[in-house]
Amino acid sequence: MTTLLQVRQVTRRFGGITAVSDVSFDMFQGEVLGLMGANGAGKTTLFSMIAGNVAPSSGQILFEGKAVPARPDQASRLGIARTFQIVRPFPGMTVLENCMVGALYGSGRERDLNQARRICEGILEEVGLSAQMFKAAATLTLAGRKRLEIARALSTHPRLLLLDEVLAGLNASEVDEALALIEEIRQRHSLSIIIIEHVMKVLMRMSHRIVVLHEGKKLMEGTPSQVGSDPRVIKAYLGEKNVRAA
Ligand SMILES: Nc1ncnc2c1ncn2[C@@H]1O[C@H](COP(=O)(O)OP(=O)(O)OP(=O)(O)O)[C@@H](O)[C@H]1O
Repeated sequence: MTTLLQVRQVTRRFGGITAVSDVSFDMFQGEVLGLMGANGAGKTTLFSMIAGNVAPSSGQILFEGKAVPARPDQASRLGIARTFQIVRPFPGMTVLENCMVGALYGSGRERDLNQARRICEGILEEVGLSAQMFKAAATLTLAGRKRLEIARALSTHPRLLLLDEVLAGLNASEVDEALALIEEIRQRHSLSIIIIEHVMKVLMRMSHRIVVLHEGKKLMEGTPSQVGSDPRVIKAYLGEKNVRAA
């Protein structure tokens, strides 16, 4: 197995708050890695550091052996793309134009508008948005906006895709469709994926391995079944109520 990402003793402080504390793990090429943890556990901050949006206060993140720069455009050129928990497309621009922004500024760095357009037409077809291509992004439903967010990330030609709660707020059939879509794009684009998802059952279903964060620290990592049966995880995260509900 080839190591794709190495997170080495990474800490991030915001003033007096330590959002992520001394977290280390490796990720392998082709893996789907779940990030699990209660609200405020540090998941999004860790994502932001891997995607170059936020610099670690200490520690190191290596992607294919290279330090990830604390600049999202440069991280994108290395081949890392993320989606955001709160989806904010440019509302006045069309769905196609929103996607083209990614193609023009991502790792592929398409300089040519027509080429960017062709790439995005293909990607929007893949994510099931070709019928809405010329509509304003503001007209999309939440499920549509989440698909556009995935399309925008894909248009940068990533090798590592960070998905931040792309399933939150979707109904059961939309979740199933989105899961099928994620698996399809993973295979077609040879992606490795890190996913944050609050619905445990879904995270368990999707992930090859799960890293559990608790109050900024790594509590454990393991296969979904190892994580799901670990007493520390049950105590810290699942709680009695959730265990019964799962
Ligand atoms: N920019 C910031 N400035 C100050 N504090 C921050 C900032 N970003 C995150 N924090 C704090 O760091 C901690 C971890 O937050 P983070 O958003 O990474 O957690 P999370 O696990 O993603 O939570 P959620 O599931 O609610 O999204 C929280 O206490 C949060 O308030």
